[in-house]
Amino acid sequence: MSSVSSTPASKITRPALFTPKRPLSSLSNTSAPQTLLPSTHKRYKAPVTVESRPRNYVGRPKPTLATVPGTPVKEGTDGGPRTPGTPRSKSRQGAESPTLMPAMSEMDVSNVDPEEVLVDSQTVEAGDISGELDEALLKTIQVDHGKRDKVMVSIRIRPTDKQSAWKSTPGSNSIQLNPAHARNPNLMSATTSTNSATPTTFHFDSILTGTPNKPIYTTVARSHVHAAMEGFNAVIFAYGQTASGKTYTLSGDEDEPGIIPRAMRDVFGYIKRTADREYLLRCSYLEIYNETIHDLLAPPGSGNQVQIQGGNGSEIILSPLREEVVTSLKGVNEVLKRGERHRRTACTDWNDRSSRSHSVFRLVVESRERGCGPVDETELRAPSRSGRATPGPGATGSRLQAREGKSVQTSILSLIDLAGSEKATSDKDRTREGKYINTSLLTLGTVIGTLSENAAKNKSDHVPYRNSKLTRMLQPSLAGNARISVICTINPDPAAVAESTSTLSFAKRVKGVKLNAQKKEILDTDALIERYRKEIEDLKRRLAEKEAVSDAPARMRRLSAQEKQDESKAMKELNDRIQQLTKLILTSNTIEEGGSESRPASPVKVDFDMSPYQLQQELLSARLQLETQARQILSLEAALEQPPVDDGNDKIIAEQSEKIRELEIVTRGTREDGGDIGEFAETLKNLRAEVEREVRATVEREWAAKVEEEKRRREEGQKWAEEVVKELEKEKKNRIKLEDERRALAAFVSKFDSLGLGLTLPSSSPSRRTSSIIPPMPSPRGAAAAFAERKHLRSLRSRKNQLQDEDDRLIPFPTGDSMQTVDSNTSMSTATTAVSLDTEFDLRLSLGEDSPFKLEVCGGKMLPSLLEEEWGTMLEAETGDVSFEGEVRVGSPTKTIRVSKGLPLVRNKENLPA
Ligand SMILES: Nc1ncnc2c1ncn2[C@@H]1O[C@H](COP(=O)(O)OP(=O)(O)OP(=O)(O)O)[C@@H](O)[C@H]1O
Repeated sequence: MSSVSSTPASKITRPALFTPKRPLSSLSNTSAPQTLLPSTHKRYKAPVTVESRPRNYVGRPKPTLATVPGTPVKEGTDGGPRTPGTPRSKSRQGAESPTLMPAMSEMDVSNVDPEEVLVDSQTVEAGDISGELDEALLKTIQVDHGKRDKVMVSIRIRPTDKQSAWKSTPGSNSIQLNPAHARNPNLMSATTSTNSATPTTFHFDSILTGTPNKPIYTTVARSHVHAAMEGFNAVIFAYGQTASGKTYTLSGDEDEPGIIPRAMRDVFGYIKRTADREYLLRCSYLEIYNETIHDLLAPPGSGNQVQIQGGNGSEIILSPLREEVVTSLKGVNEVLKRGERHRRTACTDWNDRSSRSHSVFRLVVESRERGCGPVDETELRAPSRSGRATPGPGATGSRLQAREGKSVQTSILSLIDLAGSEKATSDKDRTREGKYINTSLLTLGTVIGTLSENAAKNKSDHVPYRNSKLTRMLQPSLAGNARISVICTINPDPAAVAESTSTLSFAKRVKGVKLNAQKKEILDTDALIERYRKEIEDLKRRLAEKEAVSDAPARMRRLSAQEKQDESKAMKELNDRIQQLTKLILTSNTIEEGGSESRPASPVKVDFDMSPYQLQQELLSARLQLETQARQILSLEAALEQPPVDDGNDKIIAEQSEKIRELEIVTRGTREDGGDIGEFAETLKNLRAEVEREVRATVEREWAAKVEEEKRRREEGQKWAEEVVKELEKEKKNRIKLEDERRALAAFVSKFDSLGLGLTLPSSSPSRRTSSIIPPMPSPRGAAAAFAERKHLRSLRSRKNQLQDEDDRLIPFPTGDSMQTVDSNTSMSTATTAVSLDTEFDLRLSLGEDSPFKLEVCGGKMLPSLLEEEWGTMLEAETGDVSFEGEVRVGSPTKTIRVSKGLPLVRNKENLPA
């Protein structure tokens, strides 16, 4: 038996080889044996497009667009029907139709207040959800595959009017190759079976057959759509050989809507049932054609190429990508139709309308608890022509804001219709496209294989995501942060066994990929500040406790040096954390008047799926938040009653904050010049981290220097104390030694005298005393006598010096003869300042027989009262001029005399000691 590829292209009569025939509804039972049906394929074959449709209509007539099978095109709506209910306001005109929309870039669209386009249980209308809920069927689905940590893999076998090469055992979820076909040598090379003699068997989460799409949606997609509504990223994609039914499964037709329209209906059903939340829904539609990403919603004439930018792997940025806010199912359908009209399809040898690209429909779901902020309910329910407003492209950039401490959940639901793998066709262009398709599918297979092997063997081998646009775009999801459901479609025709087996092998590998999807929640500034404030309070309390404990001396004595060090380290860490949080709260203090400079107020995650325009909007709202935050901080500080810490670190922090601010300005400059927003956010993050490191390092350096200085001082003090002790010891020893010597000498002298060996007394005669020729002769007790004499001489000299001192002090004499007469009028003023006219004074003189002084009164009279008493009538004092004559001998060493004029006193040189 020959396979399709073995037939020369020229000889192909081009029947739609694997196209099933309608009606196929009888095949809806997944466990029912396959029934062959008459061919009805022409019913849903679309008009054939001969080549890939060019997108640029500018300057030439608009081509007749092929419609996706089953896509309803209403009369008079050619070129894009207006979504019913779309308001005709100027700002939303662009939503009406791509052909009516003015050529404008994404940056031109004005922003729409997200609060006005929220969807909740009250805004969803019956028409949005009718026909989707089949509760009876839902009850039969027990397993929620969307919550597993593995990819959910299902197989859909397309109906065929020929004999099926595959059979599935009811309830076993396994698929087996008919043994007759297993012997096909073409198959043997492709099969993954270890035993080629037996039919290949594969096990998956579900094996689905038949035409109806409803059970397919319920089984393979519903749980994932719900996961997206709950805040998890979710990806559903169809993989399989060309014409195996991927587009039919995802898009379906008018009679049998596929997963995408059903998912959108289910989204509104979910919102209707979830009364406590409100939602902001945005959708985008793109395709990857020949390794280039095109925005299917971009207005004609504007550039529609999308780049994958920045991102660190866990997040990617698709830019510029148009996102449109939708508030009703009609709005979504309008967007879908518009996107599908722009998809590239073409007739191939196997499929009249083959997808020539991978298409990705994304729904960004943002939600928060209801009751946040003053939403005007009456406005939301105000009847328009459709009952609601469906803003168009003007809504690009709208983001739901977290409010009143409540978080916003953000998730993305991606519904992907991959192009089918195919062999070379008879058409050159199709072959070229096929090469791109096959290469990217091959890369997807390699990536899946590596991920699966890494998970199985606990390895972390390099995953070549960047080898194709498809895998690069799917990187965050494939890396684990999404719930993934894969529908592998196979053609049961015996001629396609090799391709089907290859598809099943891929499906088997996908099952090995591990997932760990996380909810993404964004907190508002209030909640963050409140969280920081609580943490600061808690830290301060812990710090106070530690300080109280460390102050207890008894305890400290018991702690080892290491424990003390640990304790102070822990305290320092607490302090650092407080500083860090305080700094985070105080960030908005640096916002300048008018808010011209802004920076992230809090570590709110940046969404890397945002376009530059959206980021600009984000920055704008962040700026407003920061201003609010600045006011909140003031009241927060007052509430904390915390005086600002002034330990020098504040200065460093202020300097570093200033530095950040400057760098932000510089970075913004770069951004406005066309720089990369991702890099901008990354740079800011790095700078912040760098500054924190720097502050920490500076503080540590300062403390280390202080500790070193203290250590050095202590060491010096200790050395000094040791030296003093040593000196004292030495002094003490010396004293003891001297004392011993003195005692020994005294004993010796005493002994010497007692033996009669003392020296003879020296002669008092000057000649003998000064003689150095005659040595002193020893005599009994001579030594003691010699000591006594020397002692006497010392006392005499000392007395002489004393007298000399008194002499100099009391009465300085003029030089002159031994007996000098002094004119009292002059001498008194010059001889002594102690005596003056009419002045009483005490004259203390030690004038004995041997006194070196004598008192001579000349030319005057002493007052009789005094003189009589002391010296009798020896002198007669006259009042008036004082003039004494004659010699007065003073009988008492101390006399008090009263003079009227002067008292000359002269030195008696004769009595002065030698
Ligand atoms: N389960 C099904 N029941 C009825 N018709 C089906 C089913 N699956 C596919 N078809 C029909 O088979 C034809 C090819 O299907 P479809 O275009 O979905 O294949 P495909 O895998 O998307 O192909 P390609 O990769 O070339 O785009 C279509 O006419 C479609 O209506």
